[in-house]
Amino acid sequence: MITGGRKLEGTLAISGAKNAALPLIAATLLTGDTLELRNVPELADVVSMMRLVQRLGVASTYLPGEPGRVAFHCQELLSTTAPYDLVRKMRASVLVLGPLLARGGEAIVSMPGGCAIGTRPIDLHLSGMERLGAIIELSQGYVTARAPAGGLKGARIELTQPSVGATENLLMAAATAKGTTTIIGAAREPEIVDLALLLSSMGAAIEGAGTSTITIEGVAQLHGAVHSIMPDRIEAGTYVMAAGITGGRLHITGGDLGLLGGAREKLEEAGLQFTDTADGFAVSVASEGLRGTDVMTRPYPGFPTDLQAQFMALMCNAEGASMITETIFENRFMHVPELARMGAQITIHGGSALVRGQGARGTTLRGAPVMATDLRASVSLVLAALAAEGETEINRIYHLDRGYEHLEQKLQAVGACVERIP
Ligand SMILES: CC(=O)N[C@H]1[C@@H](OP(=O)(O)OP(=O)(O)OC[C@H]2O[C@@H](n3ccc(=O)[nH]c3=O)[C@H](O)[C@@H]2O)O[C@H](CO)[C@@H](O)[C@@H]1O
Ligand SMILES: C=C(OP(=O)(O)O)C(=O)O
Repeated sequence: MITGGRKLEGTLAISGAKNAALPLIAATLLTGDTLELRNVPELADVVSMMRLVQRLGVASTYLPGEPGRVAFHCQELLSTTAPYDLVRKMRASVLVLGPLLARGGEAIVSMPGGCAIGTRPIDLHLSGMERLGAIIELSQGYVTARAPAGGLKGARIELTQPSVGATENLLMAAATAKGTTTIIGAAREPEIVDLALLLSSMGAAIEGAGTSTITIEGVAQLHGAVHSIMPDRIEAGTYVMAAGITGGRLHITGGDLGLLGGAREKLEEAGLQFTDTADGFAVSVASEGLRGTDVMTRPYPGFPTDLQAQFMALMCNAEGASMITETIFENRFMHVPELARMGAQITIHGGSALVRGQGARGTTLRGAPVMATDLRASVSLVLAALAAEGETEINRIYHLDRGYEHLEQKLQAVGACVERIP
């Protein structure tokens, strides 16, 4: 339940990144030594991933001293099967495929299926594993992948799309494959770099992470390491827009402005201004106010699809029109009808949404009961509600718990009137 109309002011700390934590937890299957991860965020998806790797043989213990410090130990694999009941909860479960194949020679993983934002096939993960020598069979909703006698072999793999998940799965599979693997057309997201950093500190030989060509020299085995998970750039971008839509000013700590990539430029074009600080950055709205700005989602360093819904909410309060084009997922406009319930004027034209911003005349967003449909759609409703006149009741907020650590506490601390109704 959110009562809108308050400017957000104060300091807000960014948590560890969900999209880095998930592959990093999958990577704990790769070694028999202890692996310590720090800055692990408390999120529903992290719990789901920890449950899955636990089923496969990973013991995990929260360590004292600081929150989010977890020791993982996988003495031996107890199973090579990722069952439907655990995989269906979270698509990123498919990231255990590469590690299981590398360490156990076999992976039987439930097909993750589509989700609210699109069909989300895994063909690139599978064809990449085949290039490394795996034999793949699909049967009864499961992928069975078997490494050849003698293990996976390095290969040249061309990805026809820069898939984040496929790049991560292949990095983990290739780390201990025999010989050299080259991934051409790799995804360049910062979370790929974080995974490569962890694997390198475990003994892997990886070059080019963060560029579209990654080379991996297979090593015989990986060992333990200590690694701190990178800050969540999508969470940071979301709170930047919370400051923007309420006309407030936030000091974002632990978040790195550089990680926003091309999104920073678009946010500036839309009227936000940033200043670097010793431990992060500050954001506020420039004196001219928010301006309608066109955006097209692209792989990193382009504007991230995971910030598209939030940007759309922001543009509802800008002066002038914005054309927002989604190119990564085919069905990522579920927030549009819900924002419309709050008075937003948005029309969809194929993969683009035309937002008629109302900024110059003050917000026309009004509180209403709305429904969360997926993680980022949900948070776009939170942003709209923070700026709207009156009360907004957002239902099905379990989606938010997948990716926003302590959302209501963080917002309350900077002046929002938000309450979780049990
Ligand atoms: C846990 C995690 O990190 N999730 C992120 C990851 O998802 P995820 O790794 O699933 O996204 P991908 O980069 O793989 O998907 C990008 C595009 O490639 C297509 N595709 C992907 C794989 C494949 O085998 N075949 C294929 O056609 C997808 O349908 C989509 O259209 O990157 C997305 C794109 O930045 C983000 O929105 C997600 O938040
Ligand atoms: C789409 C997202 O996540 P996932 O890939 O885990 O579904 C997201 O974080 O916005």
